[in-house]
Parts: sequence; structure tokens; C-alpha cells
Amino acid sequence: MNAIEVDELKRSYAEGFEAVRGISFSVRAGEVFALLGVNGAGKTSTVELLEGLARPSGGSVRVLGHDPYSERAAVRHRTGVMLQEGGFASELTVAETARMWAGCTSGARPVEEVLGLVGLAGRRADVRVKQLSGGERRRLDLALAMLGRPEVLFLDEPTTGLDAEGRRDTWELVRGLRDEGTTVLLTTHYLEEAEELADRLAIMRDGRIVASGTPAEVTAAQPAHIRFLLPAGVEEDRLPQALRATVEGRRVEIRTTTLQETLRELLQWAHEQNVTLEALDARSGSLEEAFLDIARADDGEPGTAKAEVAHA
Ligand SMILES: Nc1ncnc2c1ncn2[C@@H]1O[C@H](COP(=O)(O)OP(=O)(O)OP(=O)(O)O)[C@@H](O)[C@H]1O
Repeated sequence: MNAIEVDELKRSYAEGFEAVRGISFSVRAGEVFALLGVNGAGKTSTVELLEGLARPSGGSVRVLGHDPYSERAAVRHRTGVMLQEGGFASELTVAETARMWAGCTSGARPVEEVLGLVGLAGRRADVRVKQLSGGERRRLDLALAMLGRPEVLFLDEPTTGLDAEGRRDTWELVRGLRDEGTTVLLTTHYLEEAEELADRLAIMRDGRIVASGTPAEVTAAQPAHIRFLLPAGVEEDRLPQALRATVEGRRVEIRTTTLQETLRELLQWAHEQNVTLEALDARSGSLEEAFLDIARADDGEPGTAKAEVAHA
């Protein structure tokens, strides 16, 4: 069953600017789905439509089978929302803020429990919101989004402003929620975050989806890299032509779509030449490379990016 279905969705702002230009994707129940894209690609504009905060100018959205805008009452209590900027009353403490939200939420988790999940229980709970660090505010945002045990959780850049440890804690939390069956849609600028968390993802550019699939599918089109240092006493032209290596100083790089085969040829050559390949490093294409490839493409046409795979 799909928890979220998006079909030819469009969003125009008052000035006529089209921020979302007909995107389609679906998120299965219990899945973590990531929306990626450079600044201004249209991620937040999309997420706000899924949250029912605005009416689409075209196409449709279904969350748990309902239109989140026109059937808000049917959806709202089953979803949790973490916006980019939570609007808190800055004089209240963390615990007071959470209790206030719990009071407006049916079936809320105990406040202590939810604050404990994000590391804001105990003495941190008595700190006024205005005194929290940026990262702690993000964690309070997350706590409030989880308060009502939502079936679908929207997280807009959940780890922006968090330090490395806070980011990893949030990832653990999201994985835990997924294991409990929560559907999570998140936006992020961190490719590592998408790689760590997302079952599937979509990359947006200029209001369109230009690549989508599992992280492995999206990266599959990227060439792998082999790097090493040219052995002392070996001239560049002794490297096998077929490997099409590029050499800068002593640094050698080979880009290949058949990593295992190319590596075998290289190691065979090194064996025959009786040389050691210092600093040898072989790695598959990464989501980051796929993303940069797509973000850099300036053709403006959907469906032509190199890393495109089957649309969700
Ligand atoms: N209220 C608005 N009125 C007019 N244009 C807007 C409005 N809100 C956003 N935009 C424009 O729509 C485009 C998409 O913005 P959006 O915030 O959805 O991007 P994003 O992918 O979430 O970016 P970021 O990563 O910076 O959060 C941008 O060009 C932005 O300037």
C-alpha cells in the first residue's frame, strides 16, 4: 500500500513562478523516502503540499488515501510535521512546550519519553526555548513531530545545524521509527544522510524530478574510480592503453563502468611488471557524484540526466 501518492503535482506562487512543475512519485507504507535537490529545487514547496499547507495549482496528492488540503481533518492527526523553522514561544521551557503540544494531540506519547528520545529530557527539559542551541531546537522540533505517534512523518532538513553526533542520533531515531512502521518523507542536503536512511529517493532540479530510485539504482549509472600512484621508474606510456588512465604528476586515475574487470587488468599488469601500486584505491560511484552530475547538468530538460533511472 502507498502511504503517499503524488501525481503530476504543480505549485505556482502568486507572481506566476512555477516552483513545482508536474512531479509524480509514491512512497510505500513503512518506507523512508528522501527528496534531494540544490537550494531552490522545489523540495520545501513540494513537502508543504504533502502536508496540506497549500493547495496545488495542478495534479494531485494523496496522503493515507486522502487529499491533505481539502480533507485536512482526516489526515492531520495521523501525520507529524517537522518544518524548517519551528515557531516556538521562546519564553516557555522545553517541557512546557512539549506539554502544550501534547495537550493538543490525541494519543500523545508521554512528554518525558519523547524528550528522552531526542536527548532533551531531565535537566535540559527545564531550559527555556530561547536558550537552546540551534541543534537542540531541531531536536525539539523532531520531538514535537513524533509526539502524536504519526503514521506518516514529514521531516524538512531534520539534521541541518546538528553536529556529527546529533546527526547520527537522529538517523538512529528515524531508523527506529521506520522499524515501528512509520512512513518517513524527508528532505536533506546531506547525501550521506540519504544514503544512510532512504529506501528510495528522488532528486529534484528546477521543480522537476530528474532521477529517482533506490540509492543503489541512482548511483549505478556513475562510473567507479581507481586511483594509485605511478610506480617509481615507470613512465606513463607503459600503462595499458585499454585502461584509459589520466595521469597528473604521479597520480593516476581510471574511471570505469566495469570495476572488477578493469581492476583485474590493472593488477595483472602490475604483477607482470613486478611493480607495487602505492595508495591503491578502488571505489564504486557514490550518490554524491550522481547528485553533482545531475545538479551540474544545465540542459533544463527532465529525463536527460545521466543518472536517470526508472521513475517511481
Ligand atoms: N512564497 C514564495 N513566493 C515566490 N517564490 C517562492 C516562494 N517560496 C519559494 N519560492 C521559490 O520557489 C523555488 C523553490 O523553493 P523551495 O523552498 O521549494 O526550494 P528548496 O528545494 O526547498 O530549497 P532549499 O534547499 O533552499 O530549502 C525557489 O526558487 C524559491 O525562490
